[in-house]
Amino acid sequence: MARTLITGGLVVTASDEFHAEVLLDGERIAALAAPGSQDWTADRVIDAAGKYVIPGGVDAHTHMELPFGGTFASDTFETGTRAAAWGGTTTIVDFAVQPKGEALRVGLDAWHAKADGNCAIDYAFHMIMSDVNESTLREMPGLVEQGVTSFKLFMAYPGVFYSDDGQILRAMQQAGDTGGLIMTHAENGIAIDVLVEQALARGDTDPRHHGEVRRALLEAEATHRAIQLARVAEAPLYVVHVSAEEAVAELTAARDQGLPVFGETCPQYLFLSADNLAEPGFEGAKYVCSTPLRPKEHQAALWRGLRTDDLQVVSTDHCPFCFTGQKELGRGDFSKIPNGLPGVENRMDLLHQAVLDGHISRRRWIEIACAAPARMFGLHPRKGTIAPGADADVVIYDPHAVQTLSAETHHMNVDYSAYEGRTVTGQVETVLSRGEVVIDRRTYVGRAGHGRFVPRATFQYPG
Ligand SMILES: NC(=O)NCCC(=O)O
Ligand SMILES: [Zn+2]
Ligand SMILES: [Zn+2]
Repeated sequence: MARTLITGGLVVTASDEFHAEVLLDGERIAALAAPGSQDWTADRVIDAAGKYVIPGGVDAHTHMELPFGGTFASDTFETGTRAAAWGGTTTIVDFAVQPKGEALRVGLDAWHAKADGNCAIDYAFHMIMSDVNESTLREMPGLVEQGVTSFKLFMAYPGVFYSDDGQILRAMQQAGDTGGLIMTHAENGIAIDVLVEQALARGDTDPRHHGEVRRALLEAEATHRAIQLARVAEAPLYVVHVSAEEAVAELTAARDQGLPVFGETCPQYLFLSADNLAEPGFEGAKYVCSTPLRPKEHQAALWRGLRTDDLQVVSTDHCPFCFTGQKELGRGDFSKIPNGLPGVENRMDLLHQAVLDGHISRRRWIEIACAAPARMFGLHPRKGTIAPGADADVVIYDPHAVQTLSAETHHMNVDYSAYEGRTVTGQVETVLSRGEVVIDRRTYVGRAGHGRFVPRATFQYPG
């Protein structure tokens, strides 16, 4: 087994920062030691002087090849995991989709088939339940045993992925009994569909109306409802892609009562806003996702939530659709624009910029992007930290490199960047996944098929 020694860098984890040499033995981190204190030999030495040595990112929310609105998210597992590696992410948790009317197993098998042999980095799955019934409820414990330990339920998208309150409650009860974690897309989809219809009837068809009809109050209401249902079921709850200040307030109030309620936000809600949805012509379609981008004023509450631990995780909700041919499906009717933004490659860099901008500390960067998602989703202690015994998923990060984000240079399979022209300081230099170099000083040297399915443990967040 090859041994790799990383010297000269500043190791940054969620809990500590210290200069150390890091010894990797095969697929695992073997040891850390004070610089110069050991006589370690290795097959390869990586000089990280002046750089950070950080855990590989854990992106707990991606949608490779998601079917949506008559098309498919444009990144495959091959292109999407390669782009993730470029951005310093070494594990993704993607959402397998239950086809409506079929078994969960059918969806999970399909997702395994898409990912198997194609991934550059490790991957795991959540399960989207589009049809909660006696039979799918019975399947849940079997999935948990196979390492698919979280289930997403949609309070939005009636007729597609939507579950009603009774279905959500039953899934929460079942999850609570088996150690599964329920994740909710919290928006009142029934009310939103009424507002969509009214907007279109008025002739309000542009992308910006997508943001206007998906009212912040309807995100807050659904968040509140999901929390109460979880209380009744005595189950923990994780709310995905939180964007509204009022929804953060619901989570904060619940957590202040000591409830096991958790929340995630995404870079697009921290760095973009409803102003992007209102860009001239049809440009706003590039920014259509749900929950929607909010007016800028909401961002302060999201940053505060990340600092106070009322929000625990930043994931990307990476769900790319090309502008040409895909987002264009909604010209003249915003409700037909496929929902989702690209971002799996940009998350670690944008959050590093947030460190420089004073929103979060360096350790908090690693906590929300690596450690917390690993703990929340049963990947800890293998993923999300730099410690003996952990997987050798390590990023050498140059905190001084300046880069301009652009579709010209990114590696995601999508024809635009949501952050086009934005300059950030900090860039991934070298990436190792289970001890294998995947990015070598900004050259891709990985391979499709290196990445393995990681069965996850049940929910184990310490609170
Ligand atoms: N978020 C989004 O707009 N698309 C992906 C599906 C989802 O997460 O709801
Ligand atoms: Zn969602
Ligand atoms: Zn999503």
